[in-house]
Amino acid sequence: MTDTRLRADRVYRFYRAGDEETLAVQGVTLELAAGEVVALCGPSGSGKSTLLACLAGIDEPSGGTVWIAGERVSGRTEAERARIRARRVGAMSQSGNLFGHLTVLGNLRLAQSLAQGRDLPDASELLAELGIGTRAHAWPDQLSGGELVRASLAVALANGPSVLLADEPTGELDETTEARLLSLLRQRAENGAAVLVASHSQAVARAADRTLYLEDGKLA
Ligand SMILES: Nc1ncnc2c1ncn2[C@@H]1O[C@H](COP(=O)(O)OP(=O)(O)OP(=O)(O)O)[C@@H](O)[C@H]1O
Repeated sequence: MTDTRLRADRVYRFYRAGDEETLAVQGVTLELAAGEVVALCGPSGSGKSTLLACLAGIDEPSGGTVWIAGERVSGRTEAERARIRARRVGAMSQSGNLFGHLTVLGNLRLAQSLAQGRDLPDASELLAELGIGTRAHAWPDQLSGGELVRASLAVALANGPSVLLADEPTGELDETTEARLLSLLRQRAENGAAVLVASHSQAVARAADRTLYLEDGKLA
């Protein structure tokens, strides 16, 4: 029996603006097991970020159901979704997921305090592993694009998530740093997480166990 960490059943997400409706995600069904690294590929605008936000419990799908580690995350209040996210989910977004009024280390510590009383990774070690140990006391707006991406990933990993969802984590990185980050994701999967990475990078697809292709909001 596989150890399912993430399950989505017929997830839809529509955006409405006036009379216009965008069908960003259309009936996505998927499952991720502990130990897997899965790449989510697809052209720009195919719905990758929207799908990740629904899977992470950041956004509420217009239809369908999402479970994280067996716990239903869709169809719940924002507060309930936030509680599940804090304990179970690491979500790294393209726009960054750091609070500007906290240092990098402060952001990691906040994520850890919200996760509460579990076996959490050492925040300083996590930053060192991502090659930004010297930026621990920097403010988010003092970071370069590549540093910000890595700091965002460190925050996503700070709660020792069961499910890690990363949106273009290597877009701003050089090849060596990208390889380092991919090996860190692999290591987290080996420790039992399920990892889903939305990316246009061939290196990410090569490093993954399998690839999901999204086109016009549907899995191919
Ligand atoms: N808040 C929003 N309101 C209205 N439409 C939106 C919103 N966010 C995204 N969309 C639309 O939904 C579709 C999917 O967008 P999404 O950002 O999920 O795609 P993506 O595959 O992540 O793109 P990229 O690779 O460029 O990041 C696009 O047509 C986009 O314009």
